[in-house]
Formats: sequence, C-alpha cells, structure tokens
Amino acid sequence: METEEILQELENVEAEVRLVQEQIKQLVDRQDQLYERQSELKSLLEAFEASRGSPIQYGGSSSTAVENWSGTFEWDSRADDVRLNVFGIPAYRANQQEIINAVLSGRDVLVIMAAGGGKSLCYQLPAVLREGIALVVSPLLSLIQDQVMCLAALGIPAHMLTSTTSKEDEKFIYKALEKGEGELKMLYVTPEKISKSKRFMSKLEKCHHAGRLSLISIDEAHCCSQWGHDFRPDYKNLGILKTQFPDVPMMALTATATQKVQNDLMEMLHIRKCIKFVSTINRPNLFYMVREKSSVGKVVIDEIAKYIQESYPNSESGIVYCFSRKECEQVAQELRQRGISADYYHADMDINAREKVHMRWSKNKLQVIVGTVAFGMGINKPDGLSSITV
Ligand SMILES: Nc1ncnc2c1ncn2[C@@H]1O[C@H](COP(=O)(O)OP(=O)(O)OP(=O)(O)O)[C@@H](O)[C@H]1O
Repeated sequence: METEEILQELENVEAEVRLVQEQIKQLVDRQDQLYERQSELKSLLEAFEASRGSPIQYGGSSSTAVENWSGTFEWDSRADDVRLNVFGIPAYRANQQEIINAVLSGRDVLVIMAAGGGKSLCYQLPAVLREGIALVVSPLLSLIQDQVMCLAALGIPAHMLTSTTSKEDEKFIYKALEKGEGELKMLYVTPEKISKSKRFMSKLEKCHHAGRLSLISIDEAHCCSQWGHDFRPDYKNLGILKTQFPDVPMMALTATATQKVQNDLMEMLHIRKCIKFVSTINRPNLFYMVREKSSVGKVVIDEIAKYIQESYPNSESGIVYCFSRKECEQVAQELRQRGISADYYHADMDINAREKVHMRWSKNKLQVIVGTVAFGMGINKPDGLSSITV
C-alpha cells in the first residue's frame, strides 16, 4: 500500500468516525426527547387514572407516577432481599430506594448526597440485581481498593482494573468482558482507563454488544468539572461512555456540587436529562467539636494524643488531617512516641507505600492515619471513625 493510499483511507475512516459520532449524538438527543415525551404521557395517564378512580394498564404493567420513584416496582422484593441478605442493611436511608428505582427503570441519575450518606449502595445494589457487569469509574486507587475489599467481604464478585492489577487478573477481567466467562459483577476502573486504554474500551464495547454492560457509575463525579475543587482532566473524557453506550443507565454521584458544577458535569457526561436526587446534608451520626489550639506545637500533639487515648480506649480508627506533607510525617512520628499506632499518608509517597498504610489501617493494624486531604475521599470504614483536623 502506498503512503498516499494509506493517507487517503485514513482520511476516509476519520470522516466516517465523525459521521458516526454525529449520528450517535442525534440518537442520544432523540432518546432524551422520547424520555421527556414518555414522562409527559405517563403524567397524563396518571391524571386520567386519578379522575376515573381506577388504574389504567399500559405496556403490561400498571402506571407509576412519573417522578414518583418511591412507588411500587416489580423488583421491590428482590431489591429488599439483596439489601438485607447481601448488604446486611435493614432499611433504606433517604432517597436510596428512589435512586435505585430510577436506575433500575433505565434512567440516568445524578446523586448528590453527603459523604457517608450511602451513595455506594445506590449503584452496588442495582449492579447486583441487573444481569451483566456494572462499570464503576472512581478517581483514587485507595478508594477502589477499599470498595473492592468491602464487596468481596459481602461475597459480591468485584474486580478492579488499574495500574496495580496483575497480568493474570487482567486476563480474567478481559475474558469476562469479552466472553462473559468467569464471575464478574462489578468492575472498578480509574478514569485513565477510559481515556487512555483503547484495548479496554474495545473489550467494553464487546461486553456492551453482547448486552452484558448493565450500568455505568461515575463516582466523585464533581471531578468532571473545572469549577469543582477536585478537577481531574481524565474525567473530562468520560462523556464517551454515554456516546458509546447510550442505552446503558449512567449514575453520577458526588457529595459536593454547586449548581454550576452540576450543570457542567451533566453536560460533560451527556446526561442532561438525568433524574436528579439531592439529599439534605443532615448527618445524625456526625458529631462536631471545636477546641482552641495551643500555639505551642508540642502541647497540641500532647492534647491530640490525650484525646485519642481517652476517647478511643479500644483503639478505634481515626484520621488526623494536617495541611502539609511534612507536618503529616512529624505528627505521625510524635503520636507514635506517645504510644499511639500512627502512620502518615500523602501524595508524595509512592502508590505502594500509600496502599500499605491504607491496608494496615483498614484491617485495624494501625489506629491513626495522619494525612493530607489526599486521604479520605470516599473512605468507607464503619467502625468508630473519627477525624481530627490540626
Ligand atoms: N441504608 C443504610 N442503613 C445503614 N447503613 C447504611 C445504609 N446505606 C449505607 N450505609 C452505610 O453507610 C456507610 C457509608 O456509606 P457509603 O460509603 O456508601 O457513603 P458514601 O455516600 O459513598 O460516602 P463518600 O462520599 O464518603 O464516598 C457504609 O458503612 C454503608 O454500609
């Protein structure tokens, strides 16, 4: 093949890709319009139903108020069973059931719920209920490891595909995506996988083509927006997921998003018509205390050590937040000198060292992590978690 011929064909292929992308965009827009019309028609039916005093049947099932996601759904009893017997959760918290119902109805959803409010259940439960594999995009390795560890403990086959994944695991995951072999229910990846690995995207495409991609969940979705406090450039490319897999419900979850960030992330993820759930930030399990800080460094450490020893005599886990990396190392060392099992965590450490500290802490082999804000986003540790900001 002559260079000129190659160039010509490349040009043709690129032109066709642009055309296909345009067609996909038009189809996604059309899908949005249809959803909107569907909602209007369901509202009309609901109104008729109310005026006649009897339910109208359509599409083989009884009608549900359009935005009434707390109504009755065919999966209610299966969802209750999984909630209780798989996740060990006796009752839903505010909005959880409605979010789950919206996703299981095939809708795209934006969830704004305070940290620790229970966002994970909102995508993990549908992932267990739906056939196939759910993809979860999450920004931090430590967060992914934490989630995969918790899911494994619940007996849910979850895996992660990250820079630390072994060749063997990678093979297993690719086979599960491509051929449906092996047990895989939830796959966690960092956003870089979506934007940088063509191989992964091609396997995902095959999984979708075979009808086995059940759900796409974007955790810490505020990272999409440049207006947010945690902008991650690779999150910007996640829009491709909706473009490539328009029929797969997408969930975007975050604890903090201003109106501007919400609009921005909906735009970027191509979920402009999503159902939005905002939970109040009242956290009854949180207790705040502010104490005056001495100007003498040693006294501050003495007081923190005393507070930890007196308030957490059974070595319950905690985090001490510091502003600088150097401070983290110093404070950890000084706490150790006062008999507290403590270690530091910050972004200057290599990934293995960070994971080691996180694992020791997760398994209660370390009581206190002294970290910068690099540690903590999305950490799930139900037993006695306390945090002190120096
Ligand atoms: N309905 C519920 N009842 C009791 N506990 C729950 C319920 N839902 C979730 N939890 C528990 O609450 C804790 C926090 O949940 P989760 O980690 O999902 O929070 P999150 O909203 O993802 O927080 P973050 O923003 O920090 O990631 C977990 O231990 C989880 O098991």
